[in-house]
Amino acid sequence: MIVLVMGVSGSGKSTIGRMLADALGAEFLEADSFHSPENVAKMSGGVPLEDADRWPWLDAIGSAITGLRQAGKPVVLACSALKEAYRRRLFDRAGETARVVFLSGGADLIAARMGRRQGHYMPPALLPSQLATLEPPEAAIRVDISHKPEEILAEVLNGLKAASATG
Ligand SMILES: Nc1ncnc2c1ncn2[C@@H]1O[C@H](COP(=O)(O)OP(=O)(O)O)[C@@H](O)[C@H]1O
Ligand SMILES: O=C(O)[C@H](O)[C@@H](O)[C@H](O)[C@H](O)COP(=O)(O)O
Repeated sequence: MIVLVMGVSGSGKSTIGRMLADALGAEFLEADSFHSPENVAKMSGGVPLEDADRWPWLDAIGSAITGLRQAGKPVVLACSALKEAYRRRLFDRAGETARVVFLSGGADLIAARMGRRQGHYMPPALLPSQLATLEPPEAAIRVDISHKPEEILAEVLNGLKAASATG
């Protein structure tokens, strides 16, 4: 099983993704840690990434997923995966479709959370470009991020159960 926890910067991917991986006994992959130093420098400097910056990053994550799947491990990936083409690129190599969890919320709430977050390179000033780039996924477990993390986790677990029941 592969679960993608996606959404713009500051939407809660790392927080919810870790909790979900623990709950499912799955390996947790944090897409942020696959960025090149150049990508991190760009974003830290307030410049949004372009497609050309993202393809090698997505491919590195895709390879990590393939390795874990070949070892038979369930995987939870926390990744912005803003566009449909990025989501396809991530999972093509693994040859499996991922269940998608979409963390959805308003710009003001996300900006406030980014503003409070400590020790992260991503400046809140990049939120508008993240939101402009976002293509909301069609088939996804969509959760409202204004709820508490524990409530979101319960909602996601229910959504995954329902999705497995219907195939
Ligand atoms: N449901 C939530 N309620 C309150 N704060 C949250 C919630 N989810 C995440 N946060 C906080 O918001 C900030 C952004 O969350 P984070 O998981 O780092 O997002 P992302 O990985 O999508 O950038 C963090 O400081 C985190 O502790
Ligand atoms: O594709 C992108 O523009 C980036 O990957 C971006 O979406 C991602 O969100 C950053 O790496 C910041 O990390 P956080 O999402 O953890 O803030």
